[in-house]
Amino acid sequence: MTATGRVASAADDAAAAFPAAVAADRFAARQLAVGAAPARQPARKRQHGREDRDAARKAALIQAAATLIWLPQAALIAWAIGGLAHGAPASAMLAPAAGVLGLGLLRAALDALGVRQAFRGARPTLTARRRAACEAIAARSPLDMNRVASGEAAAIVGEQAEAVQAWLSRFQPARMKASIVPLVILACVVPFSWVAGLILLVAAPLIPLFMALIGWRAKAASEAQLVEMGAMNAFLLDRLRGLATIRTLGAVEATATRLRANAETVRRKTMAVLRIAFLSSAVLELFSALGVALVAVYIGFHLLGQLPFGAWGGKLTLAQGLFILLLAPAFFDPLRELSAVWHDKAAGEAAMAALDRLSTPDTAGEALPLPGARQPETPADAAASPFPMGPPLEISLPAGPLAVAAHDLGFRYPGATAHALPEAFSIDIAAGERVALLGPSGDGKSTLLALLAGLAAPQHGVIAIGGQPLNDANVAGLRQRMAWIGQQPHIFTGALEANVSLGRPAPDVGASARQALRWANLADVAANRGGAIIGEGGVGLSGGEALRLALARAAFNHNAGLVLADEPTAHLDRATASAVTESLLDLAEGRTLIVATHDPELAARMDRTIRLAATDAPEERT
Ligand SMILES: Nc1ncnc2c1ncn2[C@@H]1O[C@H](COP(=O)(O)OP(=O)(O)OP(=O)(O)O)[C@@H](O)[C@H]1O
Repeated sequence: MTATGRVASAADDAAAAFPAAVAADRFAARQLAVGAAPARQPARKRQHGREDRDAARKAALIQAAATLIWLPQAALIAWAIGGLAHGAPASAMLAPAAGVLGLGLLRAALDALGVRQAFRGARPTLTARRRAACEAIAARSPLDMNRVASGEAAAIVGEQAEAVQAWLSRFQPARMKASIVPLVILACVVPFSWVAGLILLVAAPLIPLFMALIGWRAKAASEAQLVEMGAMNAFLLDRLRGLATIRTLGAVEATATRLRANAETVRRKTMAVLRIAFLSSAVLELFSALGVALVAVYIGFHLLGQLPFGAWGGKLTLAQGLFILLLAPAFFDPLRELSAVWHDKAAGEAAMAALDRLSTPDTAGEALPLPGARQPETPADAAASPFPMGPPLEISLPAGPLAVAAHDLGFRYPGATAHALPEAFSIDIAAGERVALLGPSGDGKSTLLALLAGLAAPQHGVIAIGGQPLNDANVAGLRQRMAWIGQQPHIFTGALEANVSLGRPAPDVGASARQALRWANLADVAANRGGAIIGEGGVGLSGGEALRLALARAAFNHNAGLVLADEPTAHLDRATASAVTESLLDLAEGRTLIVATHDPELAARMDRTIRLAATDAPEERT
């Protein structure tokens, strides 16, 4: 892909990330407009964090209380059966049965309440993490080659992040239950029998010990699985996009082999995670079964008089023995539950780490930030901030064509040794002027257009659009006054009209989109399709039609005072190129037009040409 193509598709990627990018832009604008907001943020952040933790603790306590209701239930059952054994009538069972039933209902209600609160408490945390990750992705320039692959980002933010919800909503309550319930049960058992208490006490710590040992491996295995899964998604999405190239160049078999190898690695890593999950369950079941069996054996033989010790010098009654027997499995239940969610913890922590990786700003200086985009500091900041949708910062620019001035520009892509633009490059374009940028391939024409569109910031020099400096504060507002026509416009899956409006506001979106389609001579194509959906990547449109669609997108924005076009006639036959040239000139009426081109016929129709060459000074002609 040529550099121009990369810029074009990168710009279109920015459009794909439209909601997140707009959100980030708007947030940045609001932050700047409301000067006091950043100062208020830390206090709000702390409060949110405290509220989240309090809500989670409350939910966990409610669930622990629900579990403890089993104690009076067990006491009632043991007391009733003990009474029966001592000859009490069956009618004496009614009161304890009603008690057990009533307590059971209360327990179910408390449990449901606790689970609901835990879920509700975890959701905002996950949402904040997701938002921080999306904002960090949207804060990278679409020209940034080091941006995370789209497939990987989609897999992490869309799918893997859900593991965080399961971890936060289930692990904390399980941990709380595991730390409260066994102790309370032990405190109830020991006054009756120190031997039963001792058996429980010895069996219990073995479980967390083994869980911790297994947990280390589980986290590493989950992380490895998520990384592999993200890489496979990224590979798959990339190759699906380039399916035509792969097919036509006969690379199907090689791609399928690589995909098979990737899938095999994912399978192995998934099996490793499952093996650890099964192993941890087996260890736990073994120890809890042993613990319950030992208590049962002791109580049984004690009641038979074979083991007459362990009840503080006396002998347990049937009711006391039954009570201890009923409590023994309940003693291990919270530990078993903790083990069941142990895997959630490993998967949740791995997903959280993946989200953090996406939202951590690039400290190695290899990132190319998108000017004006909000740079999220931490996910907690994202949680504390108001939802960043709102009106964009209004920019006071007169309607009509916009002048463009750039002075002493210098720009180097991250990691590149050479500058992408001629040294200390300057241009002055009057409002309403039509200018062609000429120069050999790789001289920086697309890069210059991208800098003027505010898709990246020059390392030195200044740009002014309509007399306003292009900076973080007003880049979002200025972009709304520009129209961009990429060389390889990205066509989204959807109707032609939706592809023209791209969700942008207009008084009557449908009518404006249809008008733009008519203007771009696409009305017949739209009529022939009958509102049908255009396939992914523009399948169903010819190259010329795709370009006319890009022109329609530009024409949709009536506010645009500056049109930036990147090689609009490249790869077109002469007749189509002439038609596109005429449309472009029509679009430029009452606007400023800057077009990067290798087409001499298009350049000849401009008022002036500017040559980008490292050695020559910009050359002009009228
Ligand atoms: N996103 C990018 N990341 C890193 N380097 C880039 C990127 N885009 C372009 N370049 C490099 O910057 C230089 C200028 O590229 P640019 O696309 O601006 O040239 P161009 O004059 O538009 O070329 P063409 O006429 O072929 O479209 C080239 O050396 C190119 O390899």
